[in-house]
Amino acid sequence: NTSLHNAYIQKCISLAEQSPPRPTNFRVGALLLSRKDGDSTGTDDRILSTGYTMELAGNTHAEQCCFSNYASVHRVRDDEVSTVLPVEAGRKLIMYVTMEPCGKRLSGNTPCVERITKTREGGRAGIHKVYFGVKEPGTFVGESEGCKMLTAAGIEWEHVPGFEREILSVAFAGHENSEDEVKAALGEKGTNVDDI
Ligand SMILES: Nc1nc(=O)c(N)c(NC[C@H](O)[C@H](O)[C@H](O)COP(=O)(O)O)[nH]1
Ligand SMILES: [Zn+2]
Repeated sequence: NTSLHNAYIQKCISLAEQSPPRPTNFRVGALLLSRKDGDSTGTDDRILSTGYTMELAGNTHAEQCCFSNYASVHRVRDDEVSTVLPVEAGRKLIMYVTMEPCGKRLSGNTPCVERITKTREGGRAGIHKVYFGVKEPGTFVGESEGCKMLTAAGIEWEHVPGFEREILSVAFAGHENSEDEVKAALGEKGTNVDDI
């Protein structure tokens, strides 16, 4: 089912390409879906929401917009999104993101890992697993903590290989000498699976 994950990562890349280029963040795309247990082809997948960096007003992240879009469709505040996410026996909530969710933000805004773990509030199953195409480069916060924090919260994660260069080129598009930053990030420890 790698082609299944590849297809969703590619969808997230096209979401990320809609993000306005800025030197102060990365252009990222995110997608939230509900998947039937054991469904390895995605035939019963239900797309719940999508988001991309700065889709919504302010300094917003892709995952943040994904949750916020879902919350507004269900007419609740962002911090109440866990109360309207579907809880269905035999199905799991899955998130796809081009980049590892942030564990820390220079702006001090709530990191996306925290938003993801909060979906488990009130004893709800919440997000079960996060698939991402590349580890967060060290540009802003150095060694990324996102994966470690997901693991600590009992949320599974998996790196979908093969799209690193494409994802990083989109992510860095608003940066000075983005070419060099992409090359540096590709060579950075942690971009390949066993380092994550
Ligand atoms: N997963 C992820 N999705 C995004 O949509 C996005 N922009 C980042 N970016 C991570 C990076 O660490 C932060 O963008 C910087 O730390 C600056 O922090 P702010 O974004 O200004 O809060 N990461
Ligand atoms: Zn984030």
